[in-house]
Amino acid sequence: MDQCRAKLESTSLVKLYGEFTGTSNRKGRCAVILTEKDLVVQRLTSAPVGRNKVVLSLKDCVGCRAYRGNDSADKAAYLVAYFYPLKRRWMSSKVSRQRVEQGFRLASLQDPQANLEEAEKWARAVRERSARQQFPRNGVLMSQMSRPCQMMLLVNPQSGKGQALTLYNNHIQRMLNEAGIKHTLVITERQNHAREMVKEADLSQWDALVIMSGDGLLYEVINGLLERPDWEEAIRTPLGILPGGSGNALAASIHHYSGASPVTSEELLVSCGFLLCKGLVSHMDMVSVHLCSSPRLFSFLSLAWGFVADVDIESEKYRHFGAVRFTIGTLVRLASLRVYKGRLAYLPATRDHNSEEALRSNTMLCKDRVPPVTLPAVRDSSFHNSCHSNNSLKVRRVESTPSRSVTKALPGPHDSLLPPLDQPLPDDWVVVPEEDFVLMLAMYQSHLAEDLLAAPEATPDDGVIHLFYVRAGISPTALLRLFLAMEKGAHLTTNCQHLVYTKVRALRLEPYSPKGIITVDGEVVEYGPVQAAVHRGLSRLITG
Ligand SMILES: Nc1ncnc2c1ncn2[C@@H]1O[C@H](COP(=O)(O)OP(=O)(O)OP(=O)(O)O)[C@@H](O)[C@H]1O
Repeated sequence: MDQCRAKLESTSLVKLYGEFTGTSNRKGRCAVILTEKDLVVQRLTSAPVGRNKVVLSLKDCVGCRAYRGNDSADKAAYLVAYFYPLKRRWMSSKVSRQRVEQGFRLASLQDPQANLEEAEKWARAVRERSARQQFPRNGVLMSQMSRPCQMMLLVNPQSGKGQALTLYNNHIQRMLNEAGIKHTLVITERQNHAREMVKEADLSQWDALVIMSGDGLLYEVINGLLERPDWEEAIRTPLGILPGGSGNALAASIHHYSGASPVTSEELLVSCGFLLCKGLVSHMDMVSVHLCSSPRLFSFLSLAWGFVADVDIESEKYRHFGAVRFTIGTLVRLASLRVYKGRLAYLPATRDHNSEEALRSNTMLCKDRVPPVTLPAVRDSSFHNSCHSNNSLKVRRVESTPSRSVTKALPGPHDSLLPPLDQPLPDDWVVVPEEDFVLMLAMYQSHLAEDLLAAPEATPDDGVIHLFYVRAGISPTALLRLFLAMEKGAHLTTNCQHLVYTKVRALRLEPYSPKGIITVDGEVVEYGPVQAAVHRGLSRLITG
C-alpha cells in the first residue's frame, strides 16, 4: 500500500491524497487522489492495479459535497462526488452521459468535526477544480455562472407528451441538487403565463431563467423580456433550456455545440441538464421579425414558410407520438406536396458585416453583468454559399431608396437593416428570381428538431441567418431524401439542384396566396408579408 501511495504521490499533478473506505463497504479501502483534471480512485487490494483503478474526469463532475452521517455515534464524515461521463451504451456504438456517484467515508481521526473538516476540504477542492475545467468552443472562451446561483425553472406540464414534470422529478431536481444550484420551480398554467411573469419579475433575484418545455415557452420568455422597459438589461439574463417538448430544437442545438454525438429523448435531457449544471454562458443571436399588423416579435430559432411550417403545425395532432410526429407529418405532406408562391429577398451576409457586428457585440459586453466573452473569429471564406451552382448568376438586384429605420419607437433593439415592410428594399438586397417554392426556412441555431441538423455550420452567436429554400419542381422522393439526409446534416452535400442555401443578415418574404402558415420558432404567426433581421449576440444562453 505504501508502494501504491508513493507511486500515486510521485507525480507533481497530485493536489490531494487520502485513504478512505467506501460508503457501503467499510472494509474496502481505497486510495483517492485529486489532480488538476481528474479524481483517481484506486482500490487497495492485492489485485493488479489496472482493474481496480477508476479515473473520473473533473470535466464531467457537476458537484461534490461533504456531510455527517445520521448516526451520532458515527465519528466519520462522508464525501460524495457526482459525475456524468460519456459512456457507450450497452450493445450500441452510441454514447451518452450516464450518472456516476462516488462516495467515500473518512474516519481516520477521532474527532468527528475534524473528519468533517477534512471531507469539506476535499469537496471544496473537487468543486473548484471541476469549475476550472472550461470547455472552449472553437477556441472561444465562455463565461461561467457564479456559485451559489439561483435559477427560476419554468416547467410547462403540458409540453411534449405531457411528461415534463415527471422528467423534472426523475432527473433534473436531483442533478440541480447535486450541483448545489438553488432553483424555484414555476409550473406554467396557460399560454402566455411565462411571458407575463418574466415581464413583471424582479430579475435581480435570478441568475438564470431556465425553461423545461418545447421551444415555444422560451419564445414566450424571450418576447416577455424584450417587452420590458429595461429590455437591454433583462435580455442579458442567462437563459437555459431543458427538453420537455417534442421538437426540442434549441436543446438539440446546445447538445450539438458541446461536440457530443447525437442523442434524443431522456439522453438529451440528461446532457442538457449536465450542461446547465456546468453553467457556461455564451451569447445567442436574436432575430427581430416584422409582420403586417402584429407587433414586432423576437425569434431565437427559425422562421418557416411552406412545407416545414405546414408539417410543424399539421403534425400537432400526432403530438402523443412525441418526436415521431414530425416524421408522420412529413410523410402525410409529401403525399400531397404543394407549391407556395411568393417573393423572397435577402441582405447577404458578408465578412465585413460580421466583423462590424463582432466589434459592436464586444463593445456591448463591457456593460454585461457576466464576464466578457470573446466572440469567434469569422471562419468562412464565403458567406454566399449556394448549393445551386447557378443561383448567384440568376439573382437580380432591386432598385430602391436607401434603408430607413423602422422601429425606433418600439421597445427592444433598433432595426437598422430593415425599411418599413411596405417600402421598397435597399439596393444591396438580393431578390430571388424564382417565385414558386416548396419551402423557405431561416435558421439561426443548428437544429430544427432533435433529429434534424438543418444548419450544421450554425453557432449560437455567428450573427447570420442560415437561409434555405427549395424551388418548386422537386419530386416528393427527392424532398424525402433531403430530410433523411438532414438527420445527419448531410442535405447540403446531396447535390440537390432545387435546394439553395445562403447566409444572410436580413430577409423579406411576401407570400402571394391569401392563406397559409408562417411559423416563428415553431409558433404560428400572422400570415402575410414578413421581414426579419439578425441582432448578433443580443441574449445569453447557458450552453456547452
Ligand atoms: N399549462 C399549460 N397549459 C397549456 N399550454 C401551456 C401551459 N403552459 C404553457 N403553455 C403553452 O404551450 C405552448 C407550447 O409550448 P412548447 O412549445 O414549449 O411545448 P410543446 O408545444 O409541447 O413543444 P414542441 O413544439 O416541441 O412539441 C406555449 O405557447 C406555452 O405558452
